[in-house]
Amino acid sequence: MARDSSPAGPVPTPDEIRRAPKVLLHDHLDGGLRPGTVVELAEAAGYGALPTTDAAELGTWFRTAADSGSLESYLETFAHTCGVMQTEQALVRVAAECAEDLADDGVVYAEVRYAPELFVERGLSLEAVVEAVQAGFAEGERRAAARGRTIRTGTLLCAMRQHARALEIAELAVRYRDGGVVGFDIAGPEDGFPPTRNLDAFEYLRTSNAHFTIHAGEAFGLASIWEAIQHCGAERLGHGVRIVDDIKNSAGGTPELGRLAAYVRDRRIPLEVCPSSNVQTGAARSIAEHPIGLLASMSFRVTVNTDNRLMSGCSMSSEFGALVEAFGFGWADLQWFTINAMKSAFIDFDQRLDIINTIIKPGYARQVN
Ligand SMILES: O=c1[nH]cnc2c1ncn2[C@H]1C[C@H](O)[C@@H](CO)O1
Ligand SMILES: [Zn+2]
Repeated sequence: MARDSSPAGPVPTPDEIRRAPKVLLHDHLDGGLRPGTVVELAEAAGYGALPTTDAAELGTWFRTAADSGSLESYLETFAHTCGVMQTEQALVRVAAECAEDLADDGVVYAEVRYAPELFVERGLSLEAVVEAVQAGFAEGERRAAARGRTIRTGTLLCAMRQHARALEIAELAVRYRDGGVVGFDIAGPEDGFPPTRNLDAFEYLRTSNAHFTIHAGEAFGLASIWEAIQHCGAERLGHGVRIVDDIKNSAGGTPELGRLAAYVRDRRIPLEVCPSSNVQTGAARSIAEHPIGLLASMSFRVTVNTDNRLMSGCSMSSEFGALVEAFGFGWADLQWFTINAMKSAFIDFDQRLDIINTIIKPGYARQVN
């Protein structure tokens, strides 16, 4: 049962894609700084470890260093962004600019994630970190609105898999769930750190009726996805692209779903797919060979995301653009990805529906019909 994704009508242009309403569920706050902001914050904080203090060169450095073929070396680049995000002022600025940049790119709803435990090196409490980030997003939403761009943001708190603070961070997420935190995630190295190491956190979240996603199926395969869903109870999968390992003939012929792949598809478990990031970490060979084409054609609940805009030099619009070019996706596909994402967001159902009906559908109506 394949989804018909043959492009009906004109090919979306980069400009039209930028203007279309988009929804982003997987974007890291510490992976999306403007290069110039990294330079300025480093100077203000006396952070002397940047490879260069020229903003353009630094942007190139991040992209090149992240283009490493492995998740572990890709993650090393975050030492510099986290290094300059250790004060309330810096966190407010980074979050405000994040909201502004996403709004300028036509993103109307975004869930942005970060790990509070990475910003306490200079004495901030976890609570102070969360409050500074929320204040920054509120400020960024206001500035965007003043320029006529409406964006709504929510945050996800990550715990780092290699640390042992998941329960503490899950409790923090629940404490701030009425203050803009909409969910929880675990991030960091996947190989050697299975999601079940954090079962206590996930049990706590489930008994608290709280939402969470799990990075799984990026740098490790089916076992990681299976644990995330069947042991931990993840509602969505961060990346999840290795689910193709459970699809026979995925490279050609008639694809056949294994039991786990069928479960993920049939339960409509959202995949937070991040094409450019996957190419950089080696999870996919190229955009053209990325499993998103197969997964979309088989009606998995695919969403398109940026992961780390600084490290990939990308935006929601450029990810959509690259997919249009590689797979021939048309407007109906872009609307489908966007509605998939909005349906999968961690805010209330009535609010999701409202954004779909009042912003997304009207925003695509001209092109799709
Ligand atoms: O794609 C990713 N996989 C696993 N961890 C990631 C990825 N992108 C960023 N991170 C890590 C590095 C950040 O410091 C952390 C929290 O945002 O999450
Ligand atoms: Zn990620």
